[in-house]
Amino acid sequence: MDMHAIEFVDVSLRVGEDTLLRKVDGRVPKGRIVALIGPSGSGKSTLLSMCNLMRTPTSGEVYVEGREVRTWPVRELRQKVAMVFQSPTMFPGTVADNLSFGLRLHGLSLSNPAELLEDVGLDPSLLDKRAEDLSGGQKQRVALGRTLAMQPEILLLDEVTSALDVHAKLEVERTILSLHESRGTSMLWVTHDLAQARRIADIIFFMDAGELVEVRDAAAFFNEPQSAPARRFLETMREGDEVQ
Ligand SMILES: Nc1ncnc2c1ncn2[C@@H]1O[C@H](COP(=O)(O)OP(=O)(O)OP(=O)(O)O)[C@@H](O)[C@H]1O
Repeated sequence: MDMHAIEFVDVSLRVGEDTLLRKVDGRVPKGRIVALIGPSGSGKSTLLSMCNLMRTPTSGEVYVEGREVRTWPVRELRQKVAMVFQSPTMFPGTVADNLSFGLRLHGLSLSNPAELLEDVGLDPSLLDKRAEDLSGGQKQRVALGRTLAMQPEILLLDEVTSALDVHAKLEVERTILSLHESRGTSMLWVTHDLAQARRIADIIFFMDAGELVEVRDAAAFFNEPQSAPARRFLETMREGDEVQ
C-alpha cells in the first residue's frame, strides 16, 4: 500500500538553456495539505504542472498514488488529480451548467447540483443565475464545485485566493478546509500568503530557484527555517505588507 498521494523523485525540467526544476525530491502524504511556497519564479506552478501531465520531466519521475504519471491514461489522471487556478474561468451559461461542465465532457451528468453548491458554501438559489454575473469569491467557489464534481482525490491549488478580498479569501479558504475534512482530499497548495500557509498547511515545501530546498512540518518550518534562502524569504515577507 502506498501512503503517498504524490511523490517527486529526482525531478528535473529543462527548457532550452533554462533549468526550471532541479532534482526535486518530495512527498505529499495521503490526506494531508502541503503548502508550496517560495519566491516568485522559483518553480511552484511548474512543479504543480508535473502532477497531471501538463508537463513531463526531462529526468526523474512523478508518482501519483504509486503509479508514474506517464503510465496513467491522461483523462483518468486528470479526474483523480484536479487543478484549481487563481482566476476561475466561467463558461457562458448558468451556475448549474458550469458545475456540470467537467462531467459533461466525460458524458456524465450531475445528480445533485444543489447539494454540491451547498458543499462549497453557496445558496442553491444561485443555480439558475448566469455564472458570469457572480462575484469573484462566488466564481471561485463555483470553480471549486465544478472540480469537486469530478470527485478528485488530489487537489492542486494555484494561488486560489490571491485575486479575492480578505473576507472572500477567508471564506474560500474555510470552504476548502472543510472539504478537506469531509472528503480527506490530499492537497498541494501554492500560496504567496504566509499567514494562509500557517493556517492551512500540515507540511511546507519551500522552493527556491527551481529547487525544493525544504520539506518540513509546517510549525517547525515557521519556527526555525533551516536554509538561508528560506530564512531570507521569511524575513522579506514579514517586512512586506502582503502578510497580515
Ligand atoms: N516554457 C518556459 N520556458 C522557459 N522558462 C519558463 C517557461 N515556463 C516558465 N518559465 C520560467 O520558469 C520559472 C518558474 O516559473 P513558475 O511559474 O513555475 O514560478 P512560480 O514559483 O510559480 O512563480 P510565481 O510565484 O510568480 O507564480 C520562471 O522563471 C519562469 O519565467
